[in-house]
Amino acid sequence: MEKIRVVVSGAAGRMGQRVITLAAEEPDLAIVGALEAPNHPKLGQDAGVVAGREPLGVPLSAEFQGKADVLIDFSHVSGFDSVVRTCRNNRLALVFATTGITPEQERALVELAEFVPVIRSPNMSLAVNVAMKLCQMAAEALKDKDADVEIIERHHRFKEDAPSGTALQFGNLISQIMGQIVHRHGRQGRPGRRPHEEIGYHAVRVGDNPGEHTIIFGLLGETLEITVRATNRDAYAKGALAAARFVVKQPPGLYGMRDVLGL
Ligand SMILES: NC(=O)C1=CN([C@@H]2O[C@H](COP(=O)(O)OP(=O)(O)OC[C@H]3O[C@@H](n4cnc5c(N)ncnc54)[C@H](OP(=O)(O)O)[C@@H]3O)[C@@H](O)[C@H]2O)C=CC1
Ligand SMILES: O=C(O)C1=N[C@H](C(=O)O)C[C@H](O)C1
Repeated sequence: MEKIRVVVSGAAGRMGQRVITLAAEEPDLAIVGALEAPNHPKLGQDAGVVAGREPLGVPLSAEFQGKADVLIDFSHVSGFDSVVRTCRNNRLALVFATTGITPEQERALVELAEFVPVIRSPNMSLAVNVAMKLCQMAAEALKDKDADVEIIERHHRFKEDAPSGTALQFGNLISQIMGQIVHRHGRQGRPGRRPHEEIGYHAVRVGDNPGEHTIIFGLLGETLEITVRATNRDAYAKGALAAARFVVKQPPGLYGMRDVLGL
């Protein structure tokens, strides 16, 4: 069996370490590259050891050299150009999981997808993607019923972007159906009576929370809430490995986790 050759970007980070650890246990996957920021203090160290397991023989490096099939990126917006360049120059499929990118970077991913297959999703977890489908069902059923939509997300204190990419995707999917035109981030002072045509986002940052989203559909007299909660990061890492297996078989184009999960 030919193994799928995987490069992990953000390899020393919280997600990168879990992706490396879980991929190393899979017989059909081989880690062949581990990328980190050019100034990272652990450059040169073995990626397996950095992830807390036995050595893999793959040192952390700032640039990828060699042959590979797919790059899985859980890094940082500052590494975006380097990720795109690496995939384009080496013809690597891309699983792009980093959040907080700019609209210009979004467009760059669309352009990259003309050359290589790309999966872009702010959340690789099965439960989150099922929750997105449930929210779309709720939005369809409630679109003419005067429902207020608010999204609360909770994450660990180290998270840099807010609201989460996942919260924004929940909001976009819902507003495409219900038609809200304002995306309001928090409230303070005297914003006045809540207008119907907005979605509210509230980002909570606490301790080591690996990620939690609650989507509220508020009616007069009753409330529907859909909550999805990670208890650790492995659902994201497993989703990224499933995405890698899927994307290497696709022609160039932009795909989402729905394509991977058949939702
Ligand atoms: N789609 C999904 O399912 C999920 C997405 N995420 C997203 O993934 C990203 C990473 O999350 P997390 O692992 O918690 O973050 P971490 O900060 O723990 O890890 C990010 C890693 O990327 C490194 N890095 C920074 N700049 C570069 C660069 N230029 N090139 C390569 N690596 C770089 C960081 O190094 P340094 O420490 O030196 O900065 C760090 O080691 C975030 O955007 C997060 O929102 C997270 C979980 C799930
Ligand atoms: O930074 C995180 O941790 C996470 N980020 C993603 C996001 O911004 O949606 C996905 C997940 O919630 C964990």
